[in-house]
Amino acid sequence: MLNKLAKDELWFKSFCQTSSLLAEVIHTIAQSGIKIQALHFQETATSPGIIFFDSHAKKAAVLEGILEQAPFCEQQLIAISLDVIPNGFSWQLLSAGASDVFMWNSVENPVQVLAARLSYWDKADKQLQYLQSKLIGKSNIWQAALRQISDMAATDCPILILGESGTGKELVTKEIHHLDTRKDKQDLVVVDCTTIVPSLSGSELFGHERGAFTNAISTRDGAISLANGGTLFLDELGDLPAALQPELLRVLQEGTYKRVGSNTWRKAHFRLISATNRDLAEEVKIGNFRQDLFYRISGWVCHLPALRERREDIPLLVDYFLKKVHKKNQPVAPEVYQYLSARDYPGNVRELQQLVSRIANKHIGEGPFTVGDIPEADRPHFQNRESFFGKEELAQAVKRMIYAGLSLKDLKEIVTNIAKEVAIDDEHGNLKQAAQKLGCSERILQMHKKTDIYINPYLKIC
Ligand SMILES: Nc1ncnc2c1ncn2[C@@H]1O[C@H](COP(=O)(O)OP(=O)(O)OP(=O)(O)O)[C@@H](O)[C@H]1O
Repeated sequence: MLNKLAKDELWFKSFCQTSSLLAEVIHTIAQSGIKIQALHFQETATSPGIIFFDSHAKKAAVLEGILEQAPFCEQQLIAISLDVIPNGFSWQLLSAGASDVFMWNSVENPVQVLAARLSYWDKADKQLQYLQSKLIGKSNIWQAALRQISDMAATDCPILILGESGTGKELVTKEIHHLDTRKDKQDLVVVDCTTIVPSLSGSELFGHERGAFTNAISTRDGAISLANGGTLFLDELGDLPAALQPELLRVLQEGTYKRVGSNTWRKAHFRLISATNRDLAEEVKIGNFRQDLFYRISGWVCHLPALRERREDIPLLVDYFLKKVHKKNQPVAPEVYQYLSARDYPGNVRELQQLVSRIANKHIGEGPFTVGDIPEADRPHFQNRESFFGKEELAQAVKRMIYAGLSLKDLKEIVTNIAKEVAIDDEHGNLKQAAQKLGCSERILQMHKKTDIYINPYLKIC
């Protein structure tokens, strides 16, 4: 993001031919104290803005205007139509990057609508900055997840977090609980559903009375009671025993439950966050998970990407974890970053974190972290080059390109171009060093132009 959002400052770009109405609208906005300035031709936005259009505007031009500016104002661009919006056009505007679309005359107090969005974005921006300092990553896919996390934290809807093991589901939950602004907010209570023993009839969740089962020597509160007024995090919810699913549903619907061995209904209100690395929709289909419970827990569904989907974040995570262990900012040799960015992490961020700890523990003295700090067992095994390159991942990418209609020649060209771009990027534009890295002549890199891959959008890419 370029500039920080200035709450009461907006730019606008117009695609209107009926300028009298536009002038009136801008005047009304300005009267409410919001500064609004025209964005000139080829200028790039640095704060939130509005795109105005009317029925005379060419749809393609409006979309282009949004596409041009959206990357610079993140989610803070609103499209306002001065006439009726053509059927389906709102969706196109959203997918081009607008954060909202409305017709000026269709809302009762359009300036208030606008001001409410501006102040929400301002708050969301601050939250995003906070989240960025705790949930490390700058990739687009991670930033999109952070924006969703910030939005989710602002509501009290039940949240379902999906993601492979080690992608940060529990960490995200802690941050959502931290951002929760409920008055007198109570604790976050974590339950790992894989540890729930079916023979205890859900005592871990509901608590039990003395003598409810063998070893129940005293009355005990369960997680639901402890989470009252706070947040209940049900980790690995896909593993919740089938017999307890209706009881959990009841707590969520009615807010009431009974301790095991008791006939008294008790009340509990909490925010629910669940997580699983299973395909819960599939579990519903095959009858392992109740559909009604699934709908109840999934007010918001948030997918956390696997580390392989955001490899560009690995150097940042490495620095973050090294600093956590070493407390100092010691440099890291480029080969170490390169190796750590290329290898596979089935255990995702957790696995990277553990590997970085091993590197930090092996490190001697004050100098940079070098390849010698990588423990032997973690070094690349060049006899098995395919596994080092992540053969599965590569095969999937190639498969998608073949299905998208690319020929062998196209594939070679794409891989060659990516290799050139990676080497040039890694060497910060130094073509001589990049050429040395790739074992080719500098001239080949001089002739290289950034290429866009054209993939027929009508072909299904799975
Ligand atoms: N984006 C991140 N930034 C910093 N640390 C992270 C990030 N993602 C994960 N971690 C760290 O990685 C470790 C694993 O994260 P976490 O326990 O939240 O994953 P999980 O998805 O809940 O795993 P599991 O499904 O196995 O329970 C933790 O130590 C966490 O602090």
